[in-house]
Amino acid sequence: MLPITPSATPIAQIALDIPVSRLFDYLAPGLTRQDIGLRVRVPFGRKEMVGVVMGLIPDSSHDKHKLKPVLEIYRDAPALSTELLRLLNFCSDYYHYPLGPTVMAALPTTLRRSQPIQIKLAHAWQLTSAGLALSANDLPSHAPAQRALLDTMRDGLAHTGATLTAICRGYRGIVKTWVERGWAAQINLPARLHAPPVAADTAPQLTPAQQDAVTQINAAFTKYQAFLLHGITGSGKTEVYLHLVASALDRGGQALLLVPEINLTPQLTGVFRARFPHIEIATLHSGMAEGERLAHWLAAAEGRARIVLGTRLAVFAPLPHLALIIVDEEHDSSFLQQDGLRYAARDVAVVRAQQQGVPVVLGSATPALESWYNAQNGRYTLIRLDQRAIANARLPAINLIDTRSSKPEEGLSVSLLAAIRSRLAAGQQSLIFVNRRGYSPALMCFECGWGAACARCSAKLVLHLRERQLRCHHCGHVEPVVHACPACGNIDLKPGGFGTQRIEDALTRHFPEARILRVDRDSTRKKNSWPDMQRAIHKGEADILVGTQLLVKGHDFPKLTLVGVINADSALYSPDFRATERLFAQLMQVGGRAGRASDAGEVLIQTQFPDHHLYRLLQRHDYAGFAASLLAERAAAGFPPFVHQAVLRAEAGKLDTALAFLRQAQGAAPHMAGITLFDPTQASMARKAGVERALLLVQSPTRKPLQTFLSAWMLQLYALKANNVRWNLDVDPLEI
Ligand SMILES: Nc1ncnc2c1ncn2[C@@H]1O[C@H](COP(=O)(O)OP(=O)(O)OP(=O)(O)O)[C@@H](O)[C@H]1O
Ligand SMILES: [Zn+2]
Repeated sequence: MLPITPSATPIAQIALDIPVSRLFDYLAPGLTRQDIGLRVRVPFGRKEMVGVVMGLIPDSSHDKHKLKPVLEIYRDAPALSTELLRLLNFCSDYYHYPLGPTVMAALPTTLRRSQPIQIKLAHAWQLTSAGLALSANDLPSHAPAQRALLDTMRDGLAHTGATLTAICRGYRGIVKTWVERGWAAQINLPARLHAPPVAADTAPQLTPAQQDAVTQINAAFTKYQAFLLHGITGSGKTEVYLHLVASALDRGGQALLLVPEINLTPQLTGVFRARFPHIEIATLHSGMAEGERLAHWLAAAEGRARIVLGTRLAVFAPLPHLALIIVDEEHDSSFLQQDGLRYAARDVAVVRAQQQGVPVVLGSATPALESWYNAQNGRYTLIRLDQRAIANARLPAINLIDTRSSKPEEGLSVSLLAAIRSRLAAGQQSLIFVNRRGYSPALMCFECGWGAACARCSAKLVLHLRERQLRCHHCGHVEPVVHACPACGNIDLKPGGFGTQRIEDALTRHFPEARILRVDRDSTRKKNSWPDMQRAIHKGEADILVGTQLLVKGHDFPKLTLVGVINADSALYSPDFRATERLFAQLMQVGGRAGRASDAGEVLIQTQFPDHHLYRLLQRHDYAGFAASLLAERAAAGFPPFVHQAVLRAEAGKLDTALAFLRQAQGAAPHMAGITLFDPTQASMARKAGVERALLLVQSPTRKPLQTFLSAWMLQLYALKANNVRWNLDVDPLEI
C-alpha cells in the first residue's frame, strides 16, 4: 500500500452488509489510519447504510469522479481493532463468505443502524486530592457511616451508587456535602453490568491434577499454545478455568470463556462473579435484549469488562487486552453457526489465539474426535484430569439392561423401575434420559403401516398428547391428532416409540407419590422456568427427572445418583458416520451427572445390543479407547479428520432444480489434483419446510489444496445462473 499524501483525498474501503465478495470504495476526506475499524454512514443506491472502514487507499480502481463521499463517521464506540479485523478477514476467506456481511455480523445490531448509540451512564463519586488528604479526625466524631464511606473511597477510584449504598443507605446526602466542600467530585460512569454479588467465595485447594494443569498452562501465557483439557465428568474443569482466568487478570489481561448453551451462561456467570466480585464480567449471547448486549459489548471493547463469557458469537467479541481463551464443552455442536457465516466457534477461537499469541484451552470430558486427533498428532497439548475432584466421588457404575430378555413395558424395564424405587426410598434423585421431547416420535397404524408424516418435511410428526397435537420438530408445523388412519380407516392408531411426556406418564403411574419433573424444550419454554427448575432440583424438591439433552449439559446435581437411558440404540445403525461419536459423548455426559458428590452413582442403559463395543468401552469409561477405535474406522473409510470436507448445499422448490444447479456447479469446478468431487445427491433430510434440499460433497486429504480449490470455485459459482435456487457453502460440515 502506498503512503497517503496529505493533498489527495483518501479512499475508504468499506465493509457493507451486501452479499458480494468485495468492499466498496468511498471518498473519505479527513479520514486517517486511526479511523480504520470505525463505523460510517454512506449512501448506497437510493438508501443509506452503515459500514465499517476496513482500509484507506490513495486511489481507487473505480472512476474516482463517480465515487461518493462518506456521510458521517461514528466515534461513539471504539473502532474494531486490527486484530479483530484480521480474524474476520480470516473467517471470510476460510468459510468463503463475503467480508462485508462477515464484519457486520460481528457487531451488535444497534451498531449496525444509522443512529448514534445511547449509553446508559451512572453517577459515581471519587475523592479529590483534598478528600484523599482527609483523616478520620476531620469528620464528626459520631459519624460511623461517614468514616466507612471515607475508608472505601480512599482507594481514589470512582464508586457508583450501587457500591456506596451498600455501605450507607444515606450516602447521597454525605457525598453531596463532600462535593460542596471540594472533597469529592461527581462523574458519570458506564453503569455496572451486574450488581456486585452478595457473598464472595474462596478457591478450594486444588487437587494435584488440577494444580498440574494450571501450572502447565500458566507457563504458556504470552504465547500461542492450544491445550486440550480432557477431564472426566466432575473432575473440576471449572476450577481450572477459574485459576487460569485469575492468572490472565493478574497480568492485566482479559479472558474469554465460550460455553455452548445460553442456558449455561447465568450459572457460570454466577460462579465467576462470586470468585471475582470486583471484576466486570460481560456476557454475550443471542438471548440478550439489544441495549443490554450493546452495553456488554462496549464494556469488552473498552477493556472495562475483564472477563467475557458467552456463546459462539462471543468469539468475535472485541478484546483489546485478550490474554486467554477457554472453550468449555468444546465437543458441543452448538459451537457451530448454521446460517450466514457458517463457522465453528471452537476452531475460530484457536485461530484467534494463534493470531494474538495467547493460550487457548479446549475443555471436555468427551472431546470432539477432531480435537482428540489434534492432541494425538501434537498440534494440541493434552492435559488430563482422570479423577473426580470431590474426594469421595467416583465415576458411576454403568450397567446394561438387555431388553431382549427383560422386555420394557411402556418404555421402562423391571430392573430400571426397581432401581428408581430404591433411590426413592433412600431420598435420592433419578434422571431418566429420553432423547425425544413430546409423547411419541410417531403415530402409526399397525394395520396398514401408515405413519403420520409432515407434508412439508421428510420427517415423521411427533405426537404431543398433552396438547392433542401432531408437531413437526423441523418446520414447526402443527395439526390436530387424527383418530382414524387416513389410509385404511382403522381407528386403533398407536404411538410408536417414546418421548419425554410418555415416559413421564408411565413413571407417574408407577410412582404416584413421587415428585416428577420433566425438563425439555417444551417444559422450559417460558423465561426463567429452567433456572427455577434447576433451583428446585438442587433443593431436592424433585425425585425423578425426565429430560432430554437440556438436562445433560454441564449440570451438577449432588443428590442425583441414578441415570436411566431409555432408547439409545438407534444411533448404532444410523447412516451418519458421526452418530456413534455423538452417542458415546452423550451417554458419557449424561452418566456423568450421577454420583457427583459422596453418594455413589449408577447408570442403567436399556439396550438390545449389550455386546456392542461402544457399550463395553463406555462401561470402562474408556474415552481414549473409543476414540482410538473411531479413528481407526475413520482412517480406513477415508472420513474426517483424515480428509477435509466442504459441502455445497442447494435448496429449491423442486428437487430437479436444486440438482441441476449442483450439476452446473460440478461442471464449473476447476480441475485440481487431490480434490475429489462427488456427484450431487439429495440431502439426508431431503425436504424441509416445503423446500427440497440437495448437496455436493468435496473433499481433499489436506486442507490447503481444498482452500485453493474453493476460492477458485466460488468465483465460478457466483457467475452461475441460480434461478430459484438458494445455495451456500459449508466448510468442515458436521452433517452431510
Ligand atoms: N479442588 C477441589 N476441591 C473440592 N471440590 C472441587 C474441587 N474442584 C472442583 N470441585 C467440585 O467438584 C465438582 C465438579 O466440578 P466441575 O463441575 O467443575 O466438573 P467438570 O469437570 O466441569 O465436570 P463436567 O464435565 O461433568 O461438567 C463441583 O461440585 C466442584 O465444586
Ligand atoms: Zn415439517
